[in-house]
Amino acid sequence: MEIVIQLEQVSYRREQSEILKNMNWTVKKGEHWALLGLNGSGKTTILNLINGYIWSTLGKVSVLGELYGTVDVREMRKRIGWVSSSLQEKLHSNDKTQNIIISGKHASIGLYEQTTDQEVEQAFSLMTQLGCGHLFDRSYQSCSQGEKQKLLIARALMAEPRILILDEATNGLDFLSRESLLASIQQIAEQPEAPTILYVTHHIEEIMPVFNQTMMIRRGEVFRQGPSTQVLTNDTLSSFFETEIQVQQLNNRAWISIP
Ligand SMILES: Nc1ncnc2c1ncn2[C@@H]1O[C@H](COP(=O)(O)OP(=O)(O)OP(=O)(O)O)[C@@H](O)[C@H]1O
Repeated sequence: MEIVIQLEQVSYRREQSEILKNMNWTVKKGEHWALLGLNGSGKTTILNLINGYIWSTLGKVSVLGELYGTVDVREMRKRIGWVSSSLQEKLHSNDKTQNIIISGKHASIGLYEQTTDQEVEQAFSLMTQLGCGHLFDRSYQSCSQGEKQKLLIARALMAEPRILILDEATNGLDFLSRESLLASIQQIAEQPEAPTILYVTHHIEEIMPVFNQTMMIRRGEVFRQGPSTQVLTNDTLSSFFETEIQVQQLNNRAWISIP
């Protein structure tokens, strides 16, 4: 079984505080993971370790079979797509939607190279796949928040990454836009050549059926990890949130409430 990400006894300390504590995590090919944790629990720190923006204080981090510390992390980053809300602000808003997507191939902000017909076709095909083909040739700034998120996912996919990180992808979306985006993510993940997806969220109902594994992080530690159906239960979620939680399964998703 091919291992995509491995964290072995990883700790990360800054000043006096231990931000991640003895974390063990293995992501295998064919799995898609949801990362669940309250604000400040350590999710972004884990993503920064995987992208090689920070180094663990203790333990080993391997990504796509490469042990960090022995590889060029800039090369690794080309194989990892990371979609976060901070990216949205950095892009040039006057650019055409397809150029925003094609710029993902060069990992650049703005497009400085001549695009080929093949790249334009690929961008259009990704837009269609994400249900936003009608946005072709529009300016990025004229698109809604939900549409922009789909374009950013298409942009990340343009580089054909092996790992796709979706970091709070539904922030600021209304109910319908959110459901539309989640359906697109589910479709992408179902494709045989899909990258391994890490889906970071605060919202349990966003854990689509394709996210077959869930890691719950609390105060810098793995609280529980494993198959989503085994982890997203009344008992586990109640002790995770330290309050009584009731889970209802609807369309293969877990919806929670406080009884
Ligand atoms: N460089 C640093 N120096 C000191 N503390 C840090 C540093 N980086 C992160 N932290 C702290 O580590 C904890 C985990 O932060 P992190 O950003 O990983 O959380 P998160 O789970 O992504 O939170 P959120 O959901 O709010 O984005 C926080 O308390 C944060 O303040």
